[in-house]
Amino acid sequence: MDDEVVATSSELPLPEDFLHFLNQNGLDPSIYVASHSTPRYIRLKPGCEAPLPEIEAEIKCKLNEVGWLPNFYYLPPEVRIASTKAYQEGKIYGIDAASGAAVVALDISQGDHVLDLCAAPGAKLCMILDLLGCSGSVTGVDVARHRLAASRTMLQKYGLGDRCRLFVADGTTFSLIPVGVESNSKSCNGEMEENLEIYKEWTARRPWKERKRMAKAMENIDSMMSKQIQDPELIFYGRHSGVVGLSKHNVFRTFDDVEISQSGYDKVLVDAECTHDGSIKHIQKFEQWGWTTLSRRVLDAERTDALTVLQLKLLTNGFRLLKAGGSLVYSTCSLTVAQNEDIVEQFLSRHVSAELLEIEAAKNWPCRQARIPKTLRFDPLTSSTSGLFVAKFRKLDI
Ligand SMILES: C[S@@+](CC[C@H](N)C(=O)[O-])C[C@H]1O[C@@H](n2cnc3c(N)ncnc32)[C@H](O)[C@@H]1O
Repeated sequence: MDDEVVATSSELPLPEDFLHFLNQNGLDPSIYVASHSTPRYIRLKPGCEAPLPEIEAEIKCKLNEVGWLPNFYYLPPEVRIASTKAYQEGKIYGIDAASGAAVVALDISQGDHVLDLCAAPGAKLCMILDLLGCSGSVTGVDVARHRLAASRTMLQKYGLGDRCRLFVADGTTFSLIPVGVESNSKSCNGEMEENLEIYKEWTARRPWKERKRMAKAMENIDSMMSKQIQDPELIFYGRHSGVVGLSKHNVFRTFDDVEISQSGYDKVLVDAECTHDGSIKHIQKFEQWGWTTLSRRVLDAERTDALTVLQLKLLTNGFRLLKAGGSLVYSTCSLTVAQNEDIVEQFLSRHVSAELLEIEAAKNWPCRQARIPKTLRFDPLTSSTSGLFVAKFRKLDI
């Protein structure tokens, strides 16, 4: 029966087939009890500490510092921040603490060139950019145009777009490395006339034709999601993202694997598409959307199999784009072994140059070791965060 629901101890009625999914994956449905107690988290943009009392007065409650994560605060889940001045002025943004931890695990250093391979809607992208400050660059990639367009809006709102470029592209085949990085590479595409097209500064106002195309794309979200995107499309670039002043030919040139290992990204985040079962807030949305949608979108066996193939491909391609010595963080908000430990094991068995790394910053985090040593799990019941799996790899120079 489609919408047959069973009340769990969480009082969130869960459908039979979701309970079966949880059971099959060894997951305890009581994590959904935490839905009432998991706090809301915000990150205060560095340098914006001043308005704390102002925000507290507006929301009529105290912002509690997250002791293990700099610049993070928590507040009761029912408190809304969207109407606060600090939110509207782009001084705070909502991001779960476990998501923040995945970004901290990247161990961003000044000047790093970072690739965020599944970037939308962009909370982690924003955090990476505000950790980098006035150095390095970030390349955000996502296959869903409408979601990446929302990230672009977010970057502009938070004034974080200066060093960022955004590509609508398939992360399993994306092949562009940071621009402005020295390379001996010859262009793979010798069309001289392309050299005449030089990127000028980005303007928010796009040509009429492009806006019309975007509107049409919004209408066809589902078909856009399933459509295979062949060529990356640059939908935003900041003034210091390395793009301004370059020709299209140079921005879109591709490199072989030897060149990538010299001039690829310093850090890569693969926050892969998943079943989102660790995100209580996401599962709660199906109460309104209808549990049949959950069955279709999350529990369908063909879809979950396809997801694990996608996850391995995203991880493999993200790792390929890393320079030797660079590091990659793989994360999902699923708690299933199939989408996490199994992916890590399959990946390691195929890549001798990949080394699993201890996440140094995690010593004080409220998470636990996952089934594979050095990999971590945030569990909604014990971490008071959304559920998240995190693994970190280094690319060895061999
Ligand atoms: C878990 S969400 C990422 C959340 C994001 N990192 C953040 O912090 O806001 C996964 C994203 O992967 C994207 N995605 C799915 N398939 C993809 C693919 N083949 N290439 C790139 N992105 C993909 C989805 O559109 C979705 O936005």
